[in-house]
Amino acid sequence: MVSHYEKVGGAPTVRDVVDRFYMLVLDEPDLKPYFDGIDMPRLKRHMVMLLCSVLGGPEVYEGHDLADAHRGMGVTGEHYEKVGGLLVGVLRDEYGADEEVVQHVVTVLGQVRGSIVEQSAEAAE
Ligand code: HEM
Repeated sequence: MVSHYEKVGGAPTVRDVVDRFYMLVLDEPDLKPYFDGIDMPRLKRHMVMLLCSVLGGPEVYEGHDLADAHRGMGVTGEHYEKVGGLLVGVLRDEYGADEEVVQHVVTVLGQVRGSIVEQSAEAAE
């Protein structure tokens, strides 16, 4: 069976997707401040490993636990949706990932949301 990872073109494609994704994220004035002073090459490296493993590639994610990595940032639900939308948009619209791959990524984004978002309508209750 061909994995999602193989379907999209493996690590070289994932690296390009992640580069493009952060380019778009940093182009958004409301998202950019979160990344001030952040070691972007390291962040990209970790995101590449994570996305590769999510897609079924052999890479092992060696970054921090997502909740630890985002703790204290006050990421809002709105910003989370926006960042997730940029990632999905790059995969689907710029790299032609098929709908099965896109849906898998959307599912995982739904699963990790609770670890990353700190300011949501739910959290304010
Ligand atoms: C959409 C789902 C997201 C995923 C899968 C994700 C994934 C990651 C990963 C893998 C890291 C690296 C952790 C490490 O280096 O140990 C990271 C760090 C980071 N993320 Fe996210 N992230 C997401 C959403 C967001 C959002 C919405 C924001 C802010 C708007 C954000 C801001 C950051 C920042 C600033 C860092 C750097 C933390 C540091 O190096 O201290 N992330 N994220």
